Amino acid sequence: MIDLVNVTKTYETGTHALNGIDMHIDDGEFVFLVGPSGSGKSTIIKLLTAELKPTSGSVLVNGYQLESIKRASIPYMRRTLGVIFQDFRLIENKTVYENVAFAMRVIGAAPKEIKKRVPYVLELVGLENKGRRLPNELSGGEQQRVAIARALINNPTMIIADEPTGNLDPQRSFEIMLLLEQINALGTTVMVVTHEKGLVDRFTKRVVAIDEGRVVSDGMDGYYSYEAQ
Ligand SMILES: Nc1ncnc2c1ncn2[C@@H]1O[C@H](COP(=O)(O)OP(=O)(O)OP(=O)(O)O)[C@@H](O)[C@H]1O
Repeated sequence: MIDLVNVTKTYETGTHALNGIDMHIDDGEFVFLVGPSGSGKSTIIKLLTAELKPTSGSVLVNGYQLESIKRASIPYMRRTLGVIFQDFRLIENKTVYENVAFAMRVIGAAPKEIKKRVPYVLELVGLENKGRRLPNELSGGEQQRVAIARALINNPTMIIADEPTGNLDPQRSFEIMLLLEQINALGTTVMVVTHEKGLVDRFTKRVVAIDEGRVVSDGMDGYYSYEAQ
């Protein structure tokens, strides 16, 4: 569960990136976060992952109060999140299987557990036959599926996808969104940050629109209410 209450963020340059954001996301929701360039979307993600602290206000993520979190607790908080980026961020000299398994190894999972869980998650994202490939032997859509598998491998409460389809053609983008929808149906909360109006409009989901560091609309009626601002 995410709860932002009256959150502001002013960078050292004096830029007021967030100007009083209130946003509540319950466990199990699927939410699109939209807004023009510079509206504050990346800043919100960086607050949710504890890369940045808010200037004021309260940021609660999966039970962790981030404006006052101790450094030692940050890795535990981050394990509750799976983050996916536009540029995939895969390890180029590791196979698909190893890219996903690695994320379990770094948190000290037992080899037996890894052997069981990696094939399950690769199957979930439709890559059960691609485990031995290297990332550069895959299509862009397949590479993004590896990144989704890696984000899911430690069973996070929530997936945050930052422009996950920015590098993909419309059909692949749609398939990635369907996959995120399927993952949401299995119980994981999903937040997708995107510019792609066409894609948002193909799904009937909650859309939180921000502009100039404020929430300007929040509801199920898609991108239109955001455009109308
Ligand atoms: N590290 C930083 N230092 C100073 N100002 C910053 C920094 N990062 C972002 N900003 C400013 O804060 C505001 C919000 O930026 P942010 O990156 O959150 O927007 P965004 O909605 O993610 O944009 P985009 O869609 O282009 O990625 C902008 O005015 C930006 O220039």
